[in-house]
Amino acid sequence: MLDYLKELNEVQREAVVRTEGPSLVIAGAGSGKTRVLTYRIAHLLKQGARPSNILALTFTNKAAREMKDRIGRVAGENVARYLWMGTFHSIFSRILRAEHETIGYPSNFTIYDSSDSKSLIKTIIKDFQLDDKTYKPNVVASRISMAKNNLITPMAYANSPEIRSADKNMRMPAISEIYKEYAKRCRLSGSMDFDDLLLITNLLFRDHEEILKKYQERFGYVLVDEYQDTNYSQYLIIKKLAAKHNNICVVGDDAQSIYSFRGARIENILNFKNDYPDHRVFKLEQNYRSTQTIVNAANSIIARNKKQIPKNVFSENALGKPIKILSALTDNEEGFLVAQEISQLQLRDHYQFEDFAILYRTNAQSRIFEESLRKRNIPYKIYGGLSFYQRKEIKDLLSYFRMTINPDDNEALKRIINYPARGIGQTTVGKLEVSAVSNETSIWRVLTALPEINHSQVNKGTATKLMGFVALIDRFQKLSQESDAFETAKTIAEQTGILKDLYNDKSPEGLSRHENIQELLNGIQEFSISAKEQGDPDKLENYLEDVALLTDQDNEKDEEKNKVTLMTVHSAKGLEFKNVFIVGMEENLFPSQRQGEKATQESLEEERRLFYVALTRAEENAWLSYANQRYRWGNLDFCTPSRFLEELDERYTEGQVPTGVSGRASAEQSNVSYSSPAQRFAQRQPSSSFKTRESQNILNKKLVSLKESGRAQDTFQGDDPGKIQAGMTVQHQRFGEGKVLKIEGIAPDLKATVFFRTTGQKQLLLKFAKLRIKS
Ligand SMILES: Nc1ncnc2c1ncn2[C@@H]1O[C@H](COP(=O)(O)OP(=O)(O)OP(=O)(O)O)[C@@H](O)[C@H]1O
Ligand SMILES: [Mg+2]
Repeated sequence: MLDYLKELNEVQREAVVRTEGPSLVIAGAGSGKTRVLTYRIAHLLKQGARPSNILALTFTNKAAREMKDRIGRVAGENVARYLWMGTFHSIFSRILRAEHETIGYPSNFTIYDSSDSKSLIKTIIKDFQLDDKTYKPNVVASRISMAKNNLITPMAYANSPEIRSADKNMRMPAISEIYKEYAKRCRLSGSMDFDDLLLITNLLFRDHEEILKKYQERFGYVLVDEYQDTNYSQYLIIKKLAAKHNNICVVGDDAQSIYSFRGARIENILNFKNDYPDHRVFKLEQNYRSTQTIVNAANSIIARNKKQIPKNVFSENALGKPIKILSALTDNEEGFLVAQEISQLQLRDHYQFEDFAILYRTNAQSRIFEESLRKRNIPYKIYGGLSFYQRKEIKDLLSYFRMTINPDDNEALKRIINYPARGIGQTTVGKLEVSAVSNETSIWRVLTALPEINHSQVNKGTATKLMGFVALIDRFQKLSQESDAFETAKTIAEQTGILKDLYNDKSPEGLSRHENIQELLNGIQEFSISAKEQGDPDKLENYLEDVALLTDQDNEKDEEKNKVTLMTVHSAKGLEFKNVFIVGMEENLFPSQRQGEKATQESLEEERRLFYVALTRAEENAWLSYANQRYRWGNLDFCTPSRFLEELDERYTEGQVPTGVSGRASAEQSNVSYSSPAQRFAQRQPSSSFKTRESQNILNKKLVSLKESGRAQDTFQGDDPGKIQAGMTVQHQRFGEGKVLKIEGIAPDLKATVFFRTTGQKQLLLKFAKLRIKS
């Protein structure tokens, strides 16, 4: 048997070697689905398939990179690099660039991120003189996104009575018009949003058979990871591409479908059987990731969902330790407890920091953990949230890059036309935009036409400033043709004055912004070097493409090793860590409930799947924590522990499992069946009733304030100095746990030499250090 096939169990091996025909691998978490995909590709290559004939779609860029590395080790790096492997968005953006003439876009189209989309929607709402309190840009954006993911074009949208009446019921009858205008302005800006990358690919394949045929021919093998989270648009692309050779292999787990809010449909898995009658199903049952305790606990949770494909999952790993429940009085204490557990475990069992992950339901929860980890000098990294590339200074510089690549990009232009300040006011920009809209062109084209037309709208002084800006961008464009990404980026940072502007700002924020820009430039330098080494294109546009297509799970600083990972449960999909903390286990947080929205059976089951995903990330140990009080939206909330804590079979837990979690029956009432995309789309509207559990809260409040007065003192009083002796283990508020090596001096000025795991040896004055004796 070939060596690499020995690293698989029997069913996995069968799924790997059966390369021809449609295959569905459907299996629980940690059972080796991703491993099967990876080995299957390696096997194909070993059997002589050409890498450029293999299309493999992953959920994140990071996953694609890791798979490529693994395949490279089996089949050779030089082969692996020619695979079509990446996220849906990155693969289809590549195809759209190649076919740009057919779709009527420039090949250098830029990609709008969600904040660009929202800003454009805001502009349109304003231009239409609609009220942005009624037309909330977020809601409008999500309606448009859902429409695109269900392949509903602006015209189809306008023609659907079902959708129009749903909009009317939401008091936003003009969404249809906004959508149309939005699509038009994106096109005039030579820009696509994320959903366009899929929608326009679909339209391309629908309307141009010869192009579809070309790609059908090319992709002899199509493979998809995390198939349960594909949306309709992705589903259809895959189906079309695989139609010729029929060699399609999808792997997924219906119990881990967690992206329905982005239009993902479990039905895609269920329909596979109808779409490919001659398919084979492979069921993997052994979980290789987690202890038996974790696997069994996760099974006990997911069994409560009504809608699921039955499957077995078992582990033959060690039994493992029970899942520890941490109860905290406040969210701050929750942070403290988690950090404490990490530093204790890390010291006791010699874990690395990278062996720990803290998973939360919402990004806003990260702050508390950042603080508590910082206090103990525990290094950490955060995924998603307000990521590096969303910071103002970074987006500003990136906007210059975008303008350099595609000057029609209106959102980029509006951001930087007067940054750094060059005396071009809002009014001028407003006039230019009006002129662009009425002439159905981009702002850039209005600008470049200025000298030729006798423009009465801007005075001579302003016109000179505008021409200065045009000349600047022109210069960058020329530079970007001749130089590599780093050279171009560095010159842009210098010549725009951004570097100087931030350098002159000596405030701590200014300093940190300056450092961020330096960091971005370092990253671009690395990009340029590694592109050259590998013989890949190294221009600014190539760098920009990589950045624009990052997902929440692709940490910008992947080189960061040995740090605790902080991320949302959504981002953790597919990953694994030795130790996992799932925090904020409270009603309305996890399961989450959007304010003003009624919980349905469907939404609750999705939350439960999300909890299943979270728990199954853990290999050895898992903790579940909750707080009794938490600040949310600026208010102090009294929280009820999550129903999921009670649902866990207590054979697998340790610690105080709260009982009597109330007020949940209402959520489990209706049995919702699968509906058509259009019906579901039409139904997506917030409902109005939302009741707080006021009486429960008042009771909680009393209990908590009673408990709090006792417990708060417990935390750090530092009344132990007199008793501390050499050899003792002590706890320090910032440095965590340490061993006392020596005590010197005379009371009250006793000095201790302590060795801390986190920071090494320190000398501390006991009267100030507030050390607590641990043992
Ligand atoms: N046959 C095997 N022998 C040893 N280890 C295995 C085997 N199959 C899978 N593993 C290991 O088990 C872990 C889980 O595998 P993998 O990530 O492929 O599972 P998955 O089904 O894709 O999980 P998820 O549902 O979370 O995406 C990995 O560390 C993998 O290397
Ligand atoms: Mg996987």
